[in-house]
Amino acid sequence: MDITFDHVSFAYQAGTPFAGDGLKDISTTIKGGDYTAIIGHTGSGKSTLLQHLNALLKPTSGTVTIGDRQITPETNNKNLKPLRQKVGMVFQFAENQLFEQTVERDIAFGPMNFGVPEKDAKALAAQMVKLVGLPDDILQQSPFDLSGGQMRRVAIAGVLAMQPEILVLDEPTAGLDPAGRLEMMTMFKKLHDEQGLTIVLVTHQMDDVADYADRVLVMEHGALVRQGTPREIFADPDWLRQKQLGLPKTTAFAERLQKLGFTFDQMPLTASELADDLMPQIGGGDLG
Ligand SMILES: Nc1ncnc2c1ncn2[C@@H]1O[C@H](COP(=O)(O)OP(=O)(O)OP(=O)(O)O)[C@@H](O)[C@H]1O
Repeated sequence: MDITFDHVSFAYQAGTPFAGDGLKDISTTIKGGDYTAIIGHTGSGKSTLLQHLNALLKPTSGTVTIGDRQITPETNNKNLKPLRQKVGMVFQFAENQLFEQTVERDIAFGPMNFGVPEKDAKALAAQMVKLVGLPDDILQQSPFDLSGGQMRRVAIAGVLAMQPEILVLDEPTAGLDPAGRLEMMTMFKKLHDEQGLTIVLVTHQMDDVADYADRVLVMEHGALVRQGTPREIFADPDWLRQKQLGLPKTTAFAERLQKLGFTFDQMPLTASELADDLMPQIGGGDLG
């Protein structure tokens, strides 16, 4: 399922003296099956864009087409449930939304609310717990007795239990330690590769963009200022610096090596690409 933005603008508090631009004339397509990263400085409009992906916000002008459903300023709020089921949202600090007495009940809550019988919803909960890498015996525990990282996985399992086609992640690793971040990012990669989930990730971590994304959207002041592959986006470090955005660590390191006389046909994004580029220049062989 694709999501297409056609000249979408959005103003907070439209029609009042306090109106402020959230989005300005956005046109792009997020392709079904892709792993798309959205980057941009604080306040650039990333969260506002995400909320258009399942019609939590509707454009002030323009059209968002989600699968076969068109969302325009005139769209009324009825019948949006099927769409909300297809586009699962994991908000920042998703664990704050846990509320049930057991993990099982928390995960089963969404599907039951959509009419899935209790027995099936509990079976789904057991399946989703596995999918997010938690042990079965966690199902009967209180979510509030778990670690922060486990709680976040439970919240993600709750979103996955709705069996969405698209998983939208707003800084899903915020507040986790490096090991927890890597585990979580590996889990999303697996969901993308093995379950075929379309992923839309908002992040400030350029290493994650380089490691996982197929495509990158760069936001600034509510506008989409560039879109392309990670290689295209990270090929222009000066431009990124102007936008107050960083580089993946490997690319930043390669940029420093360039100043020492090393050459790169294209800037390496990952450690293994860097190693392949460097070996011939320092007299080493092919790493294979
Ligand atoms: N509820 C709101 N009411 C009014 N203005 C808002 C509201 N939410 C966001 N804004 C404004 O809209 C603009 C875009 O905000 P948004 O939260 O989408 O940015 P962001 O890129 O997600 O930022 P961050 O990286 O800090 O999460 C900002 O100028 C922000 O102040």
